[in-house]
Amino acid sequence: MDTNTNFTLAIEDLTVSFDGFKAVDALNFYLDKNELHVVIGPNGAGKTTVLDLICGKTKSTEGSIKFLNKELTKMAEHEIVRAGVGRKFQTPSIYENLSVLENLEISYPYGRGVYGSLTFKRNKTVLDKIHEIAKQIMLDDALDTEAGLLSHGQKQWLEIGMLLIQDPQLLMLDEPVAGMSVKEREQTAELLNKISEGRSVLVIEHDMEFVERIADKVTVLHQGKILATGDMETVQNDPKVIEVYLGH
Ligand SMILES: Nc1ncnc2c1ncn2[C@@H]1O[C@H](COP(=O)(O)OP(=O)(O)OP(=O)(O)O)[C@@H](O)[C@H]1O
Repeated sequence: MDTNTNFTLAIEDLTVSFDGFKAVDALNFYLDKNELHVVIGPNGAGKTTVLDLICGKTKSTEGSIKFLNKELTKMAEHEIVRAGVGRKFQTPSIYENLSVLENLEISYPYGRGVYGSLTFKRNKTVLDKIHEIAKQIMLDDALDTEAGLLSHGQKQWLEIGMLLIQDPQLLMLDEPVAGMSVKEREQTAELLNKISEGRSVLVIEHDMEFVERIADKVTVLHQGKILATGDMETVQNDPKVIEVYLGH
C-alpha cells in the first residue's frame, strides 16, 4: 500500500509462514483512532502472531503494516515502541521490588532503562504525570507500595500505566483480564474504555462477557484469516462464528 490513510493502523495482505505453515494468511485489518477493537478466535488462530507482527517481534513474510502511515514491517522493535506502539504481554513485567511510583517513573519516556531514568531528578512535570496515570489505573493510594505486594489485578493495571505514561497512539493488550476477579474485570473494562479515548486499542480476549463490555468492534480470526468482523452483535450472530468458535 503506497497511499496514505486516515487509519491509525492499516494492515494489508499480511502473511507470515513458519516452515510453510501460514499462521497469518493475507490479512487485511484497519483500526481507527478512538477505536477499541477485540480480536477473538480459537486457539492457534493467529491472534498472538498478529500482535507479534505489529510490534516487530516476528517479521512478516509478505504484506504491509502501516501505523500512522509509517511502514512498521521494516522497523526494529525499539523503533516501533518509539513510534508510539505499546504492548502488554500476558505476564506483567513490572519491577516487583520497586514502588508503584518508581515503576511509573522508570517508564517515563526520558532516558531509557532503570539507570537512565532514576538518575534524572524528579521534576513537577514528571510527578504530575505519574499522579495522573496512577489515578487512572486506580493506584493513586498505592504509590509508595512495593509493586510485588500488589494484587494480581493491580499488577496488570500498573503495567498498563507503565505503557500509558509513554502516551502510545496504539496500545495492544493480550488477555488483560486473565486471572482477575469479577470486580477487577469490571474496573478493567472501565479503564480500557477510558484509555481508548484519543488513541487506538487492540485487545486479544477469550472472555466473551468482557469482550461485550469493551469492544467497539470485534474481529474473529480463524486459521490466520478473518472469519468475521463488525460490532459484537453482528459477529455473535454470524453462523460461521458460531460454528468454529462460539458454539463450543
Ligand atoms: N515462532 C513460531 N514458529 C512456528 N510456529 C509458530 C510460531 N509462532 C506461532 N506459531 C504457530 O502459529 C499458529 C498461531 O499461533 P498464535 O499463538 O498466534 O495463536 P493464537 O490465536 O494466539 O492462540 P491462543 O489463543 O492459543 O493464544 C499456531 O499454530 C502456532 O503454533
